[in-house]
Amino acid sequence: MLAIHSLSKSFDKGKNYALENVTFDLKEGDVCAIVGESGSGKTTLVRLIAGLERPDHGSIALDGNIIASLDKFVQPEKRKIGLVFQEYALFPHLTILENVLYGISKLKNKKIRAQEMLDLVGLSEMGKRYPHQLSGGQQQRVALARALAPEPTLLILDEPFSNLDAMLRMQLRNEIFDIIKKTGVTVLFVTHDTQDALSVADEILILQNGKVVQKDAAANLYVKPNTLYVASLFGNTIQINKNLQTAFRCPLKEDCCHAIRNEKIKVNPTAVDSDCEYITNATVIKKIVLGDSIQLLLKLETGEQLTVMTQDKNVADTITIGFNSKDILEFND
Ligand SMILES: Nc1ncnc2c1ncn2[C@@H]1O[C@H](COP(=O)(O)OP(=O)(O)OP(=O)(O)O)[C@@H](O)[C@H]1O
Repeated sequence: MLAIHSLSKSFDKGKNYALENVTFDLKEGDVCAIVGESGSGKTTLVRLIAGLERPDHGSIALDGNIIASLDKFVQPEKRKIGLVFQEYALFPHLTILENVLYGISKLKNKKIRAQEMLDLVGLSEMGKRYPHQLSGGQQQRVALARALAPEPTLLILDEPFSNLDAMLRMQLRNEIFDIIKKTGVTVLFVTHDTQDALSVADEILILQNGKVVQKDAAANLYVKPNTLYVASLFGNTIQINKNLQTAFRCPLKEDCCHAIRNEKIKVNPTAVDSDCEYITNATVIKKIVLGDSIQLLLKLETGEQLTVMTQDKNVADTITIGFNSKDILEFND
């Protein structure tokens, strides 16, 4: 339903590309998260799809119709794309109901539709209030109601929860995606928070320096990341360089890059953990208590430093650490 082909965008006449040769498809009803570090091109990609920027190369098609290419450009308001941004972007001088009505002024049953949307987002009684009389979470639900009112083909959410504190963020994320899934609309969801992406998305598209490095089901990205960058986005990961291979006595293939997730490194593995094939000694340099667990900064005999987690509050100053070969991640980069 969304087909992006060879999409590129430069803001400095081709010296640097904010987005380069991006190709991917979305099926109807998919919820796809776009993840990547700051500056990787997430916002540029959704602005191109929404029609807020023009591509330098490539094309975007929605429901089989080209909406942007070198010789075609459909205006944003004609694209049937709903947008929800980080800043709620509600009109402060309009009531909540008027805000939702704004995008559907030409619709016959607009008042009924707007009220339905407020019911859907759980704000039935708030129609007469003004945005400043609502909490941040409620304002974001109004923004969602307004975006859904014209029945968009595609809904784009760009960092919609960034302005909210951690507790509210998780609650609102779950509420908003419960609402979205009821409507069956196809969603592109930009986030830098991999927990958000893993919690709600069917698929995740990873951008790095404007390029797609992986698009995969959420579960696969953790288990089978394509690159060290992807692995690191989904949890602390250590590259097993030559020094670490020496320390752990685990020679690995020369032409590949290898890594291990910090959480897979066991502290003082016992006979029960005999699955730890590679073991080395380490000196504890620093202990940081993080609630129930303790983060240890370690120095190995080869001079390498790394951090591991343990539940053992009485860990000695010299310890053993180890990991299993099945937990080694291997990449070609
Ligand atoms: N209007 C613009 N003019 C010039 N450069 C821009 C413009 N918009 C984006 N860029 C550049 O394009 C690159 C990608 O930016 P973009 O905002 O798409 O990244 P992002 O992944 O959304 O980052 P963030 O997570 O920080 O929002 C960056 O190098 C940015 O500086």
